[in-house]
Amino acid sequence: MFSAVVMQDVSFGYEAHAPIMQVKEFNIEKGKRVFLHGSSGSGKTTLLGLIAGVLLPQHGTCEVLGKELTHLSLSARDRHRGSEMGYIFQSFNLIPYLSVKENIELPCRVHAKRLKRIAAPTLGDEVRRIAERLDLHHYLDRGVTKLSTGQQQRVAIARAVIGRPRLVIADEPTSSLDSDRQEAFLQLLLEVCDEARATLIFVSHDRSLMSHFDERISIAEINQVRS
Ligand SMILES: Nc1ncnc2c1ncn2[C@@H]1O[C@H](COP(=O)(O)OP(=O)(O)OP(=O)(O)O)[C@@H](O)[C@H]1O
Repeated sequence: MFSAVVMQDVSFGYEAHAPIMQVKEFNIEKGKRVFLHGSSGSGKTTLLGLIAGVLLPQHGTCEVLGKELTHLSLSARDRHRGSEMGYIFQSFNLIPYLSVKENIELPCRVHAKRLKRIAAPTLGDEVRRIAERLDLHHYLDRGVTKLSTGQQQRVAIARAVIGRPRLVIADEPTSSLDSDRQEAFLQLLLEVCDEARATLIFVSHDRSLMSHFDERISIAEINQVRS
């Protein structure tokens, strides 16, 4: 299998009669780093939702990491996403009442496949290994709400890459950072995705980050519906 994502003849609307996205064909090769950009409201988050299987197209097919999402039940799609994908949100979506360590290890506690793929002998060792890599090892027992924004972003990276997901999706994770911090965040994310050998889809408005990616795709190139 050489493609991480294969979309064909996809049509999607939040209301079925009014499609906001129509994609004839869209492929992402395995292992690629893809930068996805487009104006506000052009459908970037919607496309990520279709790839993650949170949204289902009304027509067409969407194969992600070898599974045709339209053939899977809701729970099978949830399992596929949790086992094979790491997601970094703009607002991080960390669990506020859990510690740094508990947030990072969460995907491995919920999904056996992620736990099986850790590099260290135990989950505790793996959390420490990743935390050291991301300079979070001094805060492991701290509540995530007591961290700075930059530290919270690094927790979000750690949680997304633990247990080597095959696809990492990042939806505007750098939009609240100044440009030096954006670069540092991106470098770190690229390095840990490389280590995990994950395909990366990175959404941003900021075209200055484009040069770090193998492919740069404007949503207008693939979505036939004009916003
Ligand atoms: N839950 C929803 N229900 C109805 N319409 C929605 C919903 N979410 C998004 N839309 C609409 O779908 C279109 C695409 O939205 P989407 O969030 O995918 O764009 P985007 O490119 O990610 O935008 P931004 O850069 O502002 O985050 C917009 O017209 C938006 O208003």
